[in-house]
Amino acid sequence: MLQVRGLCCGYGRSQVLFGMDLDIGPGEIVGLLGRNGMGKTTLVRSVMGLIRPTAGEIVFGGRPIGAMAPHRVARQGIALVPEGRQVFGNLSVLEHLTAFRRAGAGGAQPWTPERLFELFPRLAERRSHMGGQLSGGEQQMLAIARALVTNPQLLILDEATEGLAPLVREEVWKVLARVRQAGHAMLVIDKYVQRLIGVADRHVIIEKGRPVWSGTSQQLDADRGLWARYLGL
Ligand SMILES: Nc1ncnc2c1ncn2[C@@H]1O[C@H](COP(=O)(O)OP(=O)(O)OP(=O)(O)O)[C@@H](O)[C@H]1O
Repeated sequence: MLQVRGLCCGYGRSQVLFGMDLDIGPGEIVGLLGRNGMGKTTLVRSVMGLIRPTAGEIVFGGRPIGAMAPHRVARQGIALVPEGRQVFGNLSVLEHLTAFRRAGAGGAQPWTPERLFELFPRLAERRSHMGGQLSGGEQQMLAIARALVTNPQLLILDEATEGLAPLVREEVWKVLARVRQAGHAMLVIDKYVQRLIGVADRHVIIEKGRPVWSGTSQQLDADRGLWARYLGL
């Protein structure tokens, strides 16, 4: 469904990705791993149309999206839960969900604000609260709900558990397991390798803007040498 081939991009004269490849099939969950600064967020930004690639291609559902504006990429069926959540301080929880609601491609049971309130009971309780009044964990749940209400085919999560208390982090992993059952493809960037192994089918490790390893959760779990070599764990 998503094919990234030979992708090069960066910021001004500083190149970050040097021929990145990535494939995600329908309903597949892929973990993207690598040390800080290796280019994970940059890859996500280029897929979302927020940075222009200088070479290579990005194809989603058979369509080249590498030159599309971010709103058009979103309309193709890709939703991002960005690093740092980026919820709107002056919109209520319900307003976030109604403003971003989109029908999606059909097929699967659509995510509606009401269905999302079942998935996130805490958000249901706070539906009239402004984004700025929520705790970090609640904002993270809202960022995930806001992405799901667009009914994407591919959901990308960039460090969704970062900076959260352990119990809240566990809630996020539980939500991802539920979302997985709903059949969305996902690209998940996260530092908690063991938990990522529990959710993802396959993993790609990136180093200095290139893929250096890819394999199944079982393979990653069994090879702690990889963790040490590429993840510093
Ligand atoms: N807006 C920017 N302008 C210039 N350089 C940037 C910008 N954003 C990121 N970089 C640089 O690009 C490189 C890759 O950053 P990126 O955020 O993609 O890494 P990452 O793998 O997601 O790591 P992290 O876990 O730290 O977010 C880093 O050297 C970073 O300093």
